[in-house]
Amino acid sequence: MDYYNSGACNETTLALNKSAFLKLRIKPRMLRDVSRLDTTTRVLGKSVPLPIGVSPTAMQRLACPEGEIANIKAVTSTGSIYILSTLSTTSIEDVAAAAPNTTKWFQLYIYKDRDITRNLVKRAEKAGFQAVVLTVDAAVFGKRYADCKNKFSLPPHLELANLRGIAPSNFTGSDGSGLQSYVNSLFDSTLTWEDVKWLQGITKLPVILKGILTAEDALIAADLGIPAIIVSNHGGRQLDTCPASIEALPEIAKAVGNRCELYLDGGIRYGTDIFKALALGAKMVFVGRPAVWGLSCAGEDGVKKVLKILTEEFEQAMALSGCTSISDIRKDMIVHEDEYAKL
Ligand SMILES: Cc1cc2nc3c(=O)[nH]c(=O)nc-3n(C[C@H](O)[C@H](O)[C@H](O)COP(=O)(O)O)c2cc1C
Ligand SMILES: CCCCCCC(=O)C(=O)O
Repeated sequence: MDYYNSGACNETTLALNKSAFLKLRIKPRMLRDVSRLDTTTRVLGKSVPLPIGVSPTAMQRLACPEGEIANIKAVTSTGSIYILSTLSTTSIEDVAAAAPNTTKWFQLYIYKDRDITRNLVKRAEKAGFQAVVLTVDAAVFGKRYADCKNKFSLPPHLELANLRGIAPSNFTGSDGSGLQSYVNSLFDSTLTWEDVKWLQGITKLPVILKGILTAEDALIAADLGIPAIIVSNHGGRQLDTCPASIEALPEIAKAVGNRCELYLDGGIRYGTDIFKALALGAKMVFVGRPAVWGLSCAGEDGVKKVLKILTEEFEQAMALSGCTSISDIRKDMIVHEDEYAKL
């Protein structure tokens, strides 16, 4: 529970991810016949019926026995997108077999040993994953005090299933967070934009970057031909006091225009949050913890319920603001509360 819940250090950004949405107002339009709503979005050239996907979260079998399989099956029922973590407790192949027709992306952490990394990417390709999501905000592990205090360990009945036979596939925390020791000893902290090029060179899949928070980095990504960026601060688990994802989105959208697709995760808890993210330039949002809470409460049905609540709230936000399609949701419908204070 602490592992899922916590953020880095003082958890300022963790809280900000949610509170920043509350500072934004939606300016609704009336009398627009909202009897039919279309929530379809377009992502990497494909039509996706709902702009709400599931972010990669590690070790989902800590939440319920079916873990990643329960989570992806819930996403299958909505037709949306599921992102599988490198550090999953179900293997790439087993997840793919459980949801062959679901749009699946593979989230990548780059190991110092590039053969391990190459192996993961090739297996994701072979199993039918349609994109590689490279997490770029994890050069080193964020300080999560709860995990240090709990000496966070993976229980012996679980393993990091993708690493079986190719790298250490479990960890114990004899001296602080076992996950922190695992990551800091095996993941590559020397990564630069050259490694993004290297990754593009070893896969035919589109490479998406997750964890960009500035216009400057988004422009470098666009120059490298990156087709999409997930604006994210890792759910407030890495650099504390960095901006909320929704605060970073407008400058990135302004800088890249149509050169990269933008998605957002971090703090999405209400349908109105989704509306605001789309208005400010995202084509999709993803949820991390809400799906994990659903898993913990009721497995696949729990995640389905979470996605249903978010979908209904989002549709209600569309209808009550006079929007019948995603393209109706526009930036000029959002006003920061400070603008009202000036009046
Ligand atoms: C328990 C947990 C595990 C996570 N594991 C990963 C991971 O393996 N890879 C990754 O890129 N991000 C990981 N993240 C970050 C999420 O992908 C996502 O950015 C974040 O959860 C979004 O914020 P939200 O939880 O407020 O929706 C994790 C987040 C949580 C809460
Ligand atoms: C941030 C470095 C990797 C952490 C591994 C799992 C994860 O992303 C998370 O717990 O958050």
